[in-house]
Amino acid sequence: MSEAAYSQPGERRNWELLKRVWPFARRQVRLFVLALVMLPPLAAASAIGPILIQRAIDGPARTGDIAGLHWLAFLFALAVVVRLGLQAWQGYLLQQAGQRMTADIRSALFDHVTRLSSSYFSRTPVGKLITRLTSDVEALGEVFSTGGVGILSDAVSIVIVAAFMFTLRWDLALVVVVLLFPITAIVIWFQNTYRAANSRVRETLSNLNAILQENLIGVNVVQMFRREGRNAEQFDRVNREYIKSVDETILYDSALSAVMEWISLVAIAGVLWYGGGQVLQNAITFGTLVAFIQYAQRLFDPIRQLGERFTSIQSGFTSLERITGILDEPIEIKDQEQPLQLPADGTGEVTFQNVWFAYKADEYVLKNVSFTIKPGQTVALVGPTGSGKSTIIRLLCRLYEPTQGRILIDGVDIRLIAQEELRRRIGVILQEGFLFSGDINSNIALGEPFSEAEIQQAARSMNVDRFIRDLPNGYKTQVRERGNNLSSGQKQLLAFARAAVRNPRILILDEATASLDVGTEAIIQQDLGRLLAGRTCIMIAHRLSTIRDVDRILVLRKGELVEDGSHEQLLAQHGLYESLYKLQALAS
Ligand SMILES: Nc1ncnc2c1ncn2[C@@H]1O[C@H](COP(=O)(O)OP(=O)(O)OP(=O)(O)O)[C@@H](O)[C@H]1O
Repeated sequence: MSEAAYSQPGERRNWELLKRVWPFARRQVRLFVLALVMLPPLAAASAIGPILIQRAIDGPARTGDIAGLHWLAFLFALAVVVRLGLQAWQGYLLQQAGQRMTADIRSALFDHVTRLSSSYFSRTPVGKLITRLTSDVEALGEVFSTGGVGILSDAVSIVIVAAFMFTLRWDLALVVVVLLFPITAIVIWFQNTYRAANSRVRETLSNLNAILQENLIGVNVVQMFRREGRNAEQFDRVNREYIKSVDETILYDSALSAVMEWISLVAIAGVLWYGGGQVLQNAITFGTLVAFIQYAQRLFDPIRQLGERFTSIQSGFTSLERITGILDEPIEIKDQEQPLQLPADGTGEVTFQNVWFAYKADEYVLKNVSFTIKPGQTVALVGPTGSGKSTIIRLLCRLYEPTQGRILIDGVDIRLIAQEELRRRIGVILQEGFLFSGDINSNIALGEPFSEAEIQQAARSMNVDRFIRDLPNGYKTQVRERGNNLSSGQKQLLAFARAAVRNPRILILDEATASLDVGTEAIIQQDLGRLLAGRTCIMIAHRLSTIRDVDRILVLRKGELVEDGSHEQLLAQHGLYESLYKLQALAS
């Protein structure tokens, strides 16, 4: 779904959105029911106060009955204690339910986001996703913890207070209740304007976070190219847009509060004017007038709160639209209901059958590519930049699916195999070894239950063991943010150990030794020979001198497979490979 689609206020009907959160709310139903059960006693405890005051003024206070006055004062205090106690308990339960729901939604989002396809990530800035996972979920949490039940609680209070007022004096009650109609109209108007403004706030916040994230990750480039000033200007511009949109919501929010306050004062003035006249005519007692003024306040308190709550509910709905936008994003690459198993004694044969692929509709980057790599063969993919080498690898790992054609491993279409099994069969070593926070052990195991002995054995087989032991805490050394405390070569060596411990049948090396120095590369090349033995291997290398000895070289040009053969065979063909090779030889 596009960004523009997220920002359309109210485009999805609210109830449709609420339906999406229902499964999360259902898990907290016990807490919500408990909070709801408290509503009637809470509202009653709040509504009883003015009646007690009226009784005190018109009864014991006039007649001088001290005992009666004490008794009423005691009841009043009891009502206050019950009200505050229930309010605190209810608030706690609701916060708890809200926090749990928020946590569930955050986990569901995280789970969904990590399953989305590479194409989704290539069109969505990470900063925007982070905003959705953090502040959007947080805004939604506010709704659960205060908004939803709060509105119900306010509504119950309004009904109970109104009922008390009507039983006391219907004509005075009418003066106050009539004002509820313009209030409703005003709230509805503000609701729509606020929602639109809030949608702009969330959108600009996403942009702000996207810029922030990009600048922090690319801080080295920012500093090396002295872009600090220019990037700060760009950030400042979006920051101002953000503040401007926030200002707008604050304006609506304050205007709504002010209008509510004003109407409640008008209501009290109305009661004073009409009720005062009634007192002078002895139609009602002084106590009743005091009780009414109190009721008018108590009626408008929840109404005012309703205005505040709707603000939070509106931002909740905006966030919910954005969150469901992600949850509705289809998981493009899914396993079959009953995935096929690859043969246990699978040899690692890889076949591309008439594969066509386009990242964008009709812009084919692979055109009718067909080849079979025999088990145990080492094949290099060669071709000018942008010719489609990495795309072949992404398709084989099923990060994308071919637009047409099939990819087979040991004769089975990879679409029919569970992704987990596919990834177990294929080991990938990329140019940039990505490290997670944790120690060296966990970065090699990546969550799989390998023993320390297995990990060390794999590291030894790749000659990485010595370098790891030289680290301050050996295998237990903590890796800082994305491996900042390791050089790119060291990170790459860990990636080799990662692949070795998994013992995959098919190994993919995408410019895997490019970041190593010549000495380390020479050592690794020897170990690589051992790692490759008995496995099918596909490698991409720009330095053609490093692939001279591979079994077979596939040459790509603009997405087409144009040459196929050994180094010698291809040189003899005097084609693209030969010219690339000669160019490189000349340069070196
Ligand atoms: N995520 C993407 N979205 C759209 N187009 C893409 C994407 N990734 C790659 N391309 C395009 O697909 C074509 C093939 O890219 P690919 O990365 O496979 O080339 P390559 O041969 O591996 O290049 P290099 O040697 O520079 O790594 C290029 O024209 C590239 O612009």
